[in-house]
Amino acid sequence: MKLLVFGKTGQVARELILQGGAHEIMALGRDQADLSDSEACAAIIAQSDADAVINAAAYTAVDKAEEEEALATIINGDTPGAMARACAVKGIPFLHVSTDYVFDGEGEKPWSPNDPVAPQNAYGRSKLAGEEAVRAAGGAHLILRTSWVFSAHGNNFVKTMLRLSETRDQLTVVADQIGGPTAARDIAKALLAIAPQLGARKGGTFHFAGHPAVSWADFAREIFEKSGRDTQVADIPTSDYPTPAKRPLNSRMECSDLTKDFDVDIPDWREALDEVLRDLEA
Ligand SMILES: NC(=O)C1=CN([C@@H]2O[C@H](COP(=O)(O)OP(=O)(O)OC[C@H]3O[C@@H](n4cnc5c(N)ncnc54)[C@H](OP(=O)(O)O)[C@@H]3O)[C@@H](O)[C@H]2O)C=CC1
Ligand SMILES: Cc1cn([C@H]2C[C@H](O)[C@@H](COP(=O)(O)OP(=O)(O)O[C@H]3O[C@@H](C)C(=O)[C@@H](O)[C@H]3O)O2)c(=O)[nH]c1=O
Repeated sequence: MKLLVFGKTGQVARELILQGGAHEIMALGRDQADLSDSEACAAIIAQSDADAVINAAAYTAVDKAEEEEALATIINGDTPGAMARACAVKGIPFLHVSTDYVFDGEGEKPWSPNDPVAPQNAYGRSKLAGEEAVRAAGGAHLILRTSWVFSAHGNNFVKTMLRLSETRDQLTVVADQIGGPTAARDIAKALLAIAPQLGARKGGTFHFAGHPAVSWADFAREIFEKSGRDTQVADIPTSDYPTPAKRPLNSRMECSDLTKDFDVDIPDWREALDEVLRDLEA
């Protein structure tokens, strides 16, 4: 397939480019497609000869979004809506990535795709606006909610932990936020496998997160153990790590629908972490 990808430098976008395989990937960076200009992004789709569009660009600075909610809402909400409408007009599928941060984080049960959403921060609200706009466009689409993305590129928790461990013997990390770390490479592979299957009767909102669910503190411990560092991790409650944006405590996601509908397996993040650490060492 000819796939038009919004995003070029992000974690998922880079992996889409690397994992493209038999697909032809046309990836657009901010210089070619600025998501703060919704109409310009829609026009690019209208003029393209792509078989499907993947939006892998987003405003992802969770704390900064608290001060820039209007801009985050254009990038994560309005523009994905305009892109999805342009795809619907052309009759091609639109694949969009969303987040666990659309949920309020209550309870301990894994969230199913149809569970009620109630984002607790500006980033989550902006991503929810995107989901609603994509659905309202009425075309064939996939909204893939994922969580805790990591890769050898860009900014993510794995790289932050490795960086902090260079100067610190001990770190305090929240132990009461639980979720599924997910490798950008696995998300890219899933999107590429799903794209050819989407159509009028197949698509919608799905969850895709690495298993097993863990706390950020346990994730940090695994990062240090696998990378052979003896940095100690002390568990702390969220209340001891104040941040501008409130994060959900329960980010567990039920992903079985994706396997059922698209035959995509749910990855074990520990295997993906081995791979990312190898990439970082290379
Ligand atoms: N990171 C995570 O932990 C999670 C991410 N997601 C979702 O997954 C998707 C991919 O995220 P991820 O790969 O981590 O993203 P990154 O944070 O790695 O990268 C964000 C990308 O979006 C681009 N971007 C931001 N603003 C604009 C703009 N105005 N115009 C054009 N491009 C822009 C950035 O470009 P530039 O380099 O020029 O700034 C960059 O390429 C997003 O939809 C995100 O919401 C979901 C759950 C977890
Ligand atoms: C650096 C650090 C963070 N933390 C905590 C803060 C926070 O609760 C948690 C994760 O921190 P981060 O800021 O890396 O994570 P954050 O940017 O909130 O990650 C989120 O990004 C967006 C884009 C998503 O969609 C989510 O799925 C999720 O991946 O770890 C510590 O407890 N100790 C530390 O030393």
